[in-house]
Amino acid sequence: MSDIAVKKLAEIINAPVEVLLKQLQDAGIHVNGPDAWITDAQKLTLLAHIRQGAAPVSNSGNKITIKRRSTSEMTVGAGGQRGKTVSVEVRHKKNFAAGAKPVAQSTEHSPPAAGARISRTEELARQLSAERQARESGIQKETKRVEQRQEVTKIVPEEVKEVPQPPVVVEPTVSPAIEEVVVKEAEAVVPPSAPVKPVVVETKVETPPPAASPAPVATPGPASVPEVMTAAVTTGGVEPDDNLSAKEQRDVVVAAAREEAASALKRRPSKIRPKPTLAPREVADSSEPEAEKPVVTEKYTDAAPAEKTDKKPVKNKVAGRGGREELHVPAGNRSGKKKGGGRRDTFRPDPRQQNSNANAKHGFEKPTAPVVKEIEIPTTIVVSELAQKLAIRATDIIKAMMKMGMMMTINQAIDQDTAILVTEELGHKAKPMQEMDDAALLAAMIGQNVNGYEAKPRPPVVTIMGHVDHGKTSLLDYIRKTRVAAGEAGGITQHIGAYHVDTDHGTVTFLDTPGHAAFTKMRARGAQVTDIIILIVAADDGVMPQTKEAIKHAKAAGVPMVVAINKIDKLGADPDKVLGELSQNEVNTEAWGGDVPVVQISAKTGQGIDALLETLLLVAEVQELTAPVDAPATGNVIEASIEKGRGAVATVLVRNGTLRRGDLLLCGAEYGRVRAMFDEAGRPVKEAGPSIPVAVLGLSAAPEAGDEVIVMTDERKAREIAELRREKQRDTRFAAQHVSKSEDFFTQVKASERAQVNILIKADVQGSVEALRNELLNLSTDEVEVRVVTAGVGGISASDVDLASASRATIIAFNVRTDATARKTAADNGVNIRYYSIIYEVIDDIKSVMSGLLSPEVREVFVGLAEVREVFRSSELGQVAGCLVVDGAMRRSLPIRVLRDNVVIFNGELESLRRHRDDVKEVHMGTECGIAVKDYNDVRKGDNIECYERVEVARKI
Ligand SMILES: Nc1nc2c(ncn2[C@@H]2O[C@H](COP(=O)(O)OP(=O)(O)OP(=O)(O)O)[C@@H](O)[C@H]2O)c(=O)[nH]1
Repeated sequence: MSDIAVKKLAEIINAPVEVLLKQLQDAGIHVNGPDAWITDAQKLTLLAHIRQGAAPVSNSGNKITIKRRSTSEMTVGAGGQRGKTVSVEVRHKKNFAAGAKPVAQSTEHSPPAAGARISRTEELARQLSAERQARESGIQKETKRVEQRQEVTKIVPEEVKEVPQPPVVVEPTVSPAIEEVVVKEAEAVVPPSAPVKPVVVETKVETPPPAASPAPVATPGPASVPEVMTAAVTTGGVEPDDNLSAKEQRDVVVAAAREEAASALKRRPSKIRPKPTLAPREVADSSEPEAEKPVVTEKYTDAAPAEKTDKKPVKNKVAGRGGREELHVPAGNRSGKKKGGGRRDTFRPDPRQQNSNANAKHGFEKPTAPVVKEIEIPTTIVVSELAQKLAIRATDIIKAMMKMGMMMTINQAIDQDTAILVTEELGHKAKPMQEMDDAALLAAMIGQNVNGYEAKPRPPVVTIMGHVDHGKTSLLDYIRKTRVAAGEAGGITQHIGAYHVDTDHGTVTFLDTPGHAAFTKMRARGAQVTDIIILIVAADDGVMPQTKEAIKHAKAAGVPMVVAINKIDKLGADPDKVLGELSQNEVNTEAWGGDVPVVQISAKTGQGIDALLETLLLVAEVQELTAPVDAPATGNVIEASIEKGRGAVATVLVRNGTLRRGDLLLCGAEYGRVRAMFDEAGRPVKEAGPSIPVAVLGLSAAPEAGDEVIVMTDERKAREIAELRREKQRDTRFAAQHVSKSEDFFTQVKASERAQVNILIKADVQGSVEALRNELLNLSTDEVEVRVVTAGVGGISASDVDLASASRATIIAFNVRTDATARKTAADNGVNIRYYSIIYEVIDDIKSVMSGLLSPEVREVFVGLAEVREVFRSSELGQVAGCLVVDGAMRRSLPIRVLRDNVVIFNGELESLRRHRDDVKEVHMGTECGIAVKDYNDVRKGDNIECYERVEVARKI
């Protein structure tokens, strides 16, 4: 040390010179002024003086601040949760008036003096002790609350919890009497800018005021909330920023906590799931819009509601059990019904809320009137499907069908007609479904086939129609110059034949249709493909039933007619009469002023045939018949059969385009490539143009007469369509069988007594098969039923015989024969095979078979009548009537009736017939006799006794 000027010393210690001078003076060092020098010894004296109790020199000169800071650690935790170590830093400041007593103690203590320093120090110690107690109490409270919050914030994942926690700074509110003054030395010890400043979450702690608390003094300082003690709780990953305000820092912490909580929810959904029972309460209790509430570690506070309201945007508070506030997930994730676990990203309304809404008004209204449904019905439909369409129970449909005499089950298919009937019976409306099926597809394809090709004139297709034996075949025969009629079995055409005839006047194609009623169906088909109809009427016979039918067909088809009055060569020919009858049947002939041409011909002599052909071509000309020639062919099947060695043979009438060998044909449900073609004379041909009939070989099976024919290019498509059609046919057949079987059930009682004639039909062509089947089925009566087991084209095979044997059927072989094996099988099994060439004979034979099965008719034949004249009593016979035979004879063996006033009062038999005490067998008219009636004792005078006989009479069908 060395001497130094007072001024310089004041500069060094940063104190006013005047103060230093005064201190020196107090220390007993006398100096002359600021420029005076003081020695090192004087300096020591001054220091000793200061150490003895004098306050250090301060700028204010009247205040002393004691500041202390202590840091401690405590572990908090609740329940089974792992404890958490929290650093607690306590900062303590105490202000004293320098050189004077503290404000609070001013009344108790004397002004500061060197002698009073000890008592002042003791006072300070007491104050510090009280404040420590208050502080510790505050810390305890705070610890408790942290524990409570730990419970509430259980959903915060452990990872979050385990993040090192910054110290919790508990800054107790000091007594207002103590004023904080920061001295330079203290600031040097506790710099304001600590390297890591804890982020503070405000928590209000009510600090009890010290007992000796003096009058409050406004507390200055940076805390914006004066009475709030701050406790810092930091979350991992959040770096405090000194530049942020406390509120901003709080927001950062809140946001971080929310993110952590949300990610924790995703990671551990089962653990963070709120208790389901809380959900309704949450919804009910919360007045805040939950959808906007983010995840946040909630702040436990006793602050006023107004403060809560201010913090809404960052809080999601819902009262939990015991009024505790709980951590919440956003409304979208917080349905309160997370029984299935997992997270839910979308909002699901509380079902109870939905229910409550739904309960406001239920959706069902009782219909005021019966609902009439309008449905479309396909070709076949299963009962259950129909019920579904009508929205009724299947049992209702079954019941309705039972009432209609059909018994069905839920899984059975019914045909379209039946389904429509049932639907209408049930009060609904039904119409056949317009199916966009193969037909529509084909129609479109046919259109494509024809379009774009040049149409050229084509020959007319002529159908000859008329009554039986009116000369159709003879006419065709004459035109073709061949004797077809002579070769025909029984003189009746059995199937449709198509013939293409070149005449001097041009080419004409004839369809020869049979005249028998059994072929109506085929004739109708013929009318559909024909351009002109020749209505042939025998001049000697006139208009007959089939003539009328032909007229109907022609009119229905809209096909022009040409009337040919045949057999004009015959003696009884009366063409005028025929014209009159035609007029009556709405055929307005030219001869009678109409537009229908009439030609009188003789198929026998050829008279008028040329005129007929001329007329036909004239009519065709008027019609301007054209067709594309180069297009792929379309047409119709006229007839089809299966021939030995040739397979399926179909007579096809080409209507458009040209049919060639090798073409892929689709005929109804059959398809195949044209292997070979033949004309009507059996000559092979390579192609056939419009209106030309050809016999086609190569189909998979015999199609149905009338089937549409189309040439296809895609074999796969042809096969698909064919299969589709077959399926449809099967369904229809199956449905029809079910209905008929069900009908059988209801007539079973009758049917048990009803005889059956089982028949298996085999014929040469499909047309004959159909005709036979229809005719024979129509023979069925109430007592004898004709059942066609099966019907088909071709010869009789062993399998046919087996089937007939199994079903106890008679085989009708129409224009077909039996092979050797089948013959042997038939002989072995006793199967009856009958061969026919004429349909009438088949029908007659079956009728006689049916008649044989009929039980004979029992008729009552009158034998005699006796009049009762007297009534006697006999000990031996009881009552005996004395009678006179007035008519016929009375015979003892025959039954009798007792009549009174012509009313039968007893039916029985005779016990005895006597004549003069003798038993006789018979008593004739005009003879008296005694009659005892068996088991009857009430015969009176005036009654009549009639004797009759029961006779069995064989019946015929
Ligand atoms: N006199 C005479 N007889 C005829 C004439 N046309 C046909 N007949 C005879 O009448 C009979 C029946 O002739 P069809 O040609 O078989 O008669 P259809 O109409 O073909 O008979 P179905 O094939 O049974 O429908 C035959 O015996 C013919 O000889 C004719 O113009 N004059």
